Parts: sequence; structure tokens; C-alpha cells
Amino acid sequence: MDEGLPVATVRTQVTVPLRFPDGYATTARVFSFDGLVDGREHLAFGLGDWVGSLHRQHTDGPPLVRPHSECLTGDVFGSQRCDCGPQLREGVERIAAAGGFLLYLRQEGRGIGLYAKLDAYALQDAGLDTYEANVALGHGEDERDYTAAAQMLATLGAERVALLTNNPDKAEQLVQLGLTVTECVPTGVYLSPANAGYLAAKASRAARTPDLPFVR
Ligand SMILES: Nc1nc2c(ncn2[C@@H]2O[C@H](COP(=O)(O)OP(=O)(O)OP(=O)(O)O)[C@@H](O)[C@H]2O)c(=O)[nH]1
Ligand SMILES: [Zn+2]
Repeated sequence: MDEGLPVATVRTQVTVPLRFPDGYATTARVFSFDGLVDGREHLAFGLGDWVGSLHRQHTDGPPLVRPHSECLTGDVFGSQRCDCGPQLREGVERIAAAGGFLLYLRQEGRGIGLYAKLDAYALQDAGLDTYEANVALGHGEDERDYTAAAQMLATLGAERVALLTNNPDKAEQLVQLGLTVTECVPTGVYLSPANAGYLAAKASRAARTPDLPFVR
């Protein structure tokens, strides 16, 4: 590991049965942490083979890991302005099948926060795209930092991972932080009338989301 990565420790781990509105159910081992660099209450959900124990020997390859950025509107309320809710649902099921961790990262609004995200939505309704709106508010296009995610994975003994994401920045930052990313496994693309502009803006940032070719 990167010698500069501050050590975090597991604070508590508990088993939580999960059931989604569509009936899909599984069990998660939920971890909280002490020592995360940004002091936020990030969670790791151990799923599938990884429910049982820390630092288990995983013989079937690296754990599948989704660093999922919090989106209250999409994850909880089913907002159609983005694709976060379906990605979260897909992530839990795929990780439960493969074995791994879903990191629920408290980086709402790509790191700018919930109120600022709503401000950005208002600007988008006035014609700006999702990135231009952030900049108009004085924010970066994407302010997310994955140091806490790297700390969590190191603490869980998952320093070699396959990432479930369409966002190469997540892999690049984690590699920079000392993790080994064996591959990036793309998530599905969830297109709706309300999120078409959002997905098109993401697709236009080819370096970020190269595999959204059919979104116009
Ligand atoms: N600032 C801002 N944040 C948004 C907007 N729409 C969604 N988000 C936030 O973006 C984050 C999700 O990022 P996405 O770009 O959809 O996906 P990603 O995490 O980069 O990549 P994937 O791993 O492929 O899902 C969540 O924190 C959402 O709250 C928006 O219009 N403006
Ligand atoms: Zn969202």
C-alpha cells in the first residue's frame, strides 16, 4: 500500500438483511470506520462471499467493488434526473453474486453537497449541462476524492479489486492511492426522458464515461 495512506480501523460491523422494493433480498455485513481522512460517515457493505469475515481468502479472484457516491434523490426517492438508484440496485445484486463490497460514499452531488446539487439542477433547467452548472456555482466539475474509499478497502483487506463503474477517475485515483485495480466492470446504462441530457453530458466527457456510446 501507499505509505502515505492513513490507517483506518473498523469501528463496528453488523449484519443487515436487505430487501428492495422489487423484492430482491440479500444480506450485508455493514462496516463503519474510525480514522477516515474526511471524517464523513462512509459505509462498506460486504456482500456475497464477503459477508462473513474480514481478510478472508478469496480464491475466485479479487472482490468486486462499487464505490457508489451518495445521491439522496436518486438512491432513496427514485429520481429520474440521474441513474444512481438503478446503479445502486444493480451494484448490490451483482456484488452479492460475485462477492465483494459496495462502498456507500458520502459525496452527494459529486462532492458539492445536496443543496448545491439542487442549485445545479436549477441551473440545468435554465440550460446549463451538469458540469457547466457546477462551474457556474464556483465548484469543480467533480470534487470527489477517493482517499477514504482506499482507506476502507485497505482496512477490509481488499487492496486488489475489480471495480464496478463506468468512471475511470475512480480507478485512477484508487491506483494512485496504492490499490491494484484488475479491471473496471461497466454498470448498465439506465436511460429515461428525464436523465437523457445528464447521460449525454457524461458521455461527452469521453475520458470519464467511455462506454455510453448509444446515449445521444
Ligand atoms: N453536482 C451534480 N451532481 C450530480 C448531478 N447528478 C447526479 N449527481 C451526483 O453524482 C454522483 C453520481 O455520479 P455519476 O456521474 O452519476 O456516476 P459516477 O459515480 O461518476 O460513475 P459510475 O461509477 O459509473 O456510476 C452522485 O453523488 C449524485 O448525487 C448533477 O447534475 N450535478
Ligand atoms: Zn443521482
